[in-house]
Order: sequence, then C-alpha cells, then structure tokens
Amino acid sequence: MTQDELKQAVGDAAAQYLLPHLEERTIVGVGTGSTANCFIDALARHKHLFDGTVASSEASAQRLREHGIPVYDLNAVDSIDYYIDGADEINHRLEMIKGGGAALTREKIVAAVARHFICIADQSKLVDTLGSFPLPVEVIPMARSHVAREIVKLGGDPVYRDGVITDNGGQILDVYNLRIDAAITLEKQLNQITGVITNGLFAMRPANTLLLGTDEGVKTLTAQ
Ligand SMILES: O=C[C@H](O)[C@H](O)[C@H](O)COP(=O)(O)O
Repeated sequence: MTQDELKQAVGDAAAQYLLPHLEERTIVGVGTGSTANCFIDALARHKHLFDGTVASSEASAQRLREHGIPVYDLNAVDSIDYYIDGADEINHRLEMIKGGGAALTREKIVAAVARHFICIADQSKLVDTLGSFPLPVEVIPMARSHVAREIVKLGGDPVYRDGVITDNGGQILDVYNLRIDAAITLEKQLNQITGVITNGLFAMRPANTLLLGTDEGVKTLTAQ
C-alpha cells in the first residue's frame, strides 16, 4: 500500500474506533496534518451522531466546516473524551514528535484537555528512538535568536523555518541532532527557555492508543 493509502486506512479506522462512543453531546478533538485530514473526511460520514469538534488549527477547522461539522472554541467546551491526531514520529511508549505542520501548540493544548489521545500514523512514523525528525519549537518572534542560542547550549542545531507564522503568531525553530533519550526532561528544559511557546515533544502527555497503518492492516497499540 502507498503511504497515502495507509493514512486513509488509519483515518477510517479512527472513525470506526470512535463510533460506539459518539453521542448527541460528544465533542471530538481533531488534530492537524495529512493523516488528520483523512480522519476528518471519514468522521464527516458520521456527523449526525455527535455534537461537534474542537480543532487544533485553522486549517482543520476550515476542513471540518466545509464538511458541515460544527467547530467550537475550546473555551466553550467542558471536556473532550477523544482527541485524534497524527505524528511526525512516535515511539513504543507512544511519546511523539509533532509540529511538522506548525500546529504543535494548539495540538498540545487540545491533547491536554482530552481524556484519550488516539494517534493515527502510517508505519513509517513508528521509531525506536525519537529524534531523526527535527524537533519543532514554537517561539515568540522577538525571542527567536535568544532561544536558538540556548538550544545550542543543550546540544541541538536549530534552524529557523523561514516564512512560517503559526496560528498563534509564533515562529518555528526546527532542532536537529538532539539526543532524545530522556524525553520528559528535554520537553521541560526546552519549555523553560524564555520566549519558547512550546515544543513538539509529547512525552509528558503521550498518546493512549496508536492506530498504526501497516501493509498487514491497521494495528492497535498501547504504550509498552
Ligand atoms: O503540526 C502538525 C502536526 O503535528 C501533524 O500531526 C504532524 O506533522 C503529522 O502530519 P502528517 O499526518 O501530515 O504526517
């Protein structure tokens, strides 16, 4: 199967996974990216079964609305049972690197509210050790150079993602060559640098379930 077919397969599988849990008042958390888009398209077939969604980006909100699915402000929502989103890398503990599409901060916020985080990914995203994919760090624009210097002290090589402005008005540094063997420690260290909005390590809040698209079908994995 192609990577696109695997993404559609996990998008469809996530919608099927949710079906028994969709009720009149259910709010679904929806992530960002090409895999999340496949999920949005699959979820649209069941839009009469639930109340609406909270989206982790303007792009996903727009796609949801185009399907006629309501999108709520997170501040108007008391709780979210399920958040479905992709990842750039995920390990066997279901810790992730996210933010290749620059949506990391809103993704982390929605994930923090959700009771269950279901990651949907094709088999290329599952790794033994995080860090081949450069770690995105969202920064306040005036702090970009300061944050970059501090990241160098931590051993990383930050590269400014030129021209990208996030939904929050932030900028992105993609950090290469970081050793990510203690992901929670690194996630906290990066967030403590003044001017960092957040970073794309999801170790303090890993996924609860991974729906992994493979050539043998969609596998359901939990943290090891
Ligand atoms: O900022 C974007 C998100 O973290 C995405 O979930 C991540 O980049 C994966 O995207 P895709 O499904 O397009 O590979």
